[in-house]
Formats: sequence, structure tokens, C-alpha cells
Amino acid sequence: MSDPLLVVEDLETRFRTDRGTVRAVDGVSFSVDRGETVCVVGESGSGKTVTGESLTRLVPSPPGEVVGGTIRFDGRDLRRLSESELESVRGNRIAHVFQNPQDALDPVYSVGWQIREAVTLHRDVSTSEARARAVDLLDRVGIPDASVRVDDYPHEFSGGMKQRVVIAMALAAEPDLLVADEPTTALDVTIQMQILRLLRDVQAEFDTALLLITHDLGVVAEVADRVVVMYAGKVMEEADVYELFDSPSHPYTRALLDCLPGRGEGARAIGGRLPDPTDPPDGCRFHARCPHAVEACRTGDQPPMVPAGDADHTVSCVYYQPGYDESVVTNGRGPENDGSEVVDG
Ligand SMILES: Nc1ncnc2c1ncn2[C@@H]1O[C@H](COP(=O)(O)OP(=O)(O)OP(=O)(O)O)[C@@H](O)[C@H]1O
Ligand code: NI
Repeated sequence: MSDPLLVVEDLETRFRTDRGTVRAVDGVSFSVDRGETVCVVGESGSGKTVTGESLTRLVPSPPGEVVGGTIRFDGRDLRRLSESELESVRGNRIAHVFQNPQDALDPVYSVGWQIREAVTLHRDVSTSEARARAVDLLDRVGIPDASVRVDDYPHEFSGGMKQRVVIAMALAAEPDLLVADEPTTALDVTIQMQILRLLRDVQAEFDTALLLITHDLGVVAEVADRVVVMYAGKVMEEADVYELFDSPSHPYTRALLDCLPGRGEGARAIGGRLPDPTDPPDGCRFHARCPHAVEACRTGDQPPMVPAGDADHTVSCVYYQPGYDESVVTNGRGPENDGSEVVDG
């Protein structure tokens, strides 16, 4: 077994604001294997984007700062690299794709020129070779007539086609890891699915690891190998995608899944709101919204990640610790009705 490509341990990223210090990412750990697709999922404000941006120092600083943890990528701790060393990692070995393709493209240059720039950053090739590579990449991400479209400018492409161009640009350097943050959220629903399939295909073809950040569990079901569930700056649960949908363990994960059409009671959102990120509560961050919360959930630190079922399935919930009965959570029973009556969900 080879080491994972990326191992993040105890990552802590904060923002200094007028309202106080925002603990956006507060002790987050996860790993990504080579060629694997890991999805980070959670409600808005959970710290998904900041986690992805922290990897290659993209967090705006000030006000943001990575204050703790290690980010081991291919054996090196990225936090210890100088700015120039990190520059050679960013875009080259770790590429980012964001929600809005507009932001990644320069309106002044043809898309071919921009992809060529990305190619030559990585490899010492002639202009004609770089151009051929740009056409090939555009072709592979599904741009029709790539050899003609290569000379077009960003405004000549639709939103979905622009995002394909951005993905081609990200792939130009043959990165080991692609970090895609809500890459389909700004696009039409039909285009979304095409882009997701594209990501999945290129990921397999190029053997690139993919860290996909999304609030959309439908997206997760479509592409993930493994899932990291975040809430209020913490990891709540981590599991293989089938295991997660089959036996979600944390009440937060269960609540998220219940919002999916055709599951649970069909609620569209979880009741209540995320805690104040400048003053997170003691205990489990989710306790105020959790139907099963008991005193132990309201005190101390976020519970440690412990196994739940499958070997690679871990959860940060009091009920999975020794001395507690996890069926209280998985059967949807509240602690107040002591299990004598199963409330059907
Ligand atoms: N530049 C900033 N200044 C202050 N606070 C910030 C800044 N950027 C992010 N935050 C805060 O950090 C926390 C995590 O934000 P983040 O954008 O990572 O959430 P997210 O899970 O990606 O949500 P979304 O699904 O809406 O994209 C939030 O409380 C957010 O308000
Ligand atoms: Ni985000």
C-alpha cells in the first residue's frame, strides 16, 4: 500500500473580523489517495471552501490565516514550503477549479493561448507542440471542433463550455490533485451532469485525484469514492460513498440525506442554523439542532472520530462511543422516548 497523496491533519484556519475570530476550519483531518475522488460535503458555511483554499495558501490573508495542522502532499508538508516552492506546486501539481469559470479565464486572450501557457508552465515544449496539446485537451473535455475553437476568446463560449475550458486548463499541467469547488453550481442542471461526468472521466483517464467540494449530495452520489461530511468547521463523518448513503451514522449526515428528494420526510432543509463561527458551542457542534442530543453532547470538545460499522467509516458522535447505544441514532428515536416506541421516519 502506498501512502496517500494528501494527508491533512488538524487543519485550523481562522479569519480575524470586526465581529471576532471566525474559526472557519477547526481541526480538520482527512486524506486523499492517488486517483481517488473525495467529496467534501456540508451546508453553506461549514468550511468546505476554506479547507480547499488552505491547501495551497489561497485563503485571502489578511483576514485569513492557517494557524495549525499539517498538509502533507506527496511526502512534503505544504505549510513549511516557501512561497516560491509552493508556487511550483499550485497550478502544477495541485490545480483548482472554482464555481465561476469567468474568474479563471482572461477575456483578453484566446482560450488556446491560455491553455498553452498552462502547458508550457509544466513542460518545455515548442509553441506548435503546446498548441497541439491545447487542441487535444479541448477535444478531450468535449469542445466540438477543438482545432477551430482553440483560437476563440472566452466570451465566445457558453457557461458550460467555459467550465470545460477551465478544466482543460487545469489538466494542462497534469496535476496529481484537482480541487474542484462547486464546479457545476453556476451552470444549468443539464450541463451540470455533463460536467460531472466529464470530471469523472478525465479523473479516471489522467489518474488525477479529485477533491470535490459541494453542498449537493446528488453530486456526491454521482462522483464520489469517499465522502467527508463537514459541519461548522469540523468533520462529522467520513465513509465510502455507498456506506455513507446506506448507513449514515451521524445525525447531521442523516439530516442532510433526509433533505434529498425521495428520502426521509422530504424536508428541504435542516431546521435551525449553523452556530456562530466566532463563538462555537462546546461539545458537538451540531448538538443544538440534533434530535438526540444529551448532556454529553453539550460539553467538552467535539467527540473524537470513532469507527462506525465498516473499517473506513468513522464518525464524531457521542452515541458511537463506548457505553452508548448507537441504535438510538440509527433508528431515529429520541432519548426521551427510551426506545420503547420507534418513531417511523
Ligand atoms: N474572507 C473571509 N472573511 C471572514 N470570514 C470568512 C471569509 N471567508 C470565509 N469566511 C467564513 O468562514 C466560514 C466557512 O466558510 P466557507 O466559505 O469555507 O464555507 P462553505 O462550506 O464553503 O460554504 P458554501 O457552501 O456557502 O460555499 C464561514 O463562517 C464564512 O463566513
Ligand atoms: Ni464554499
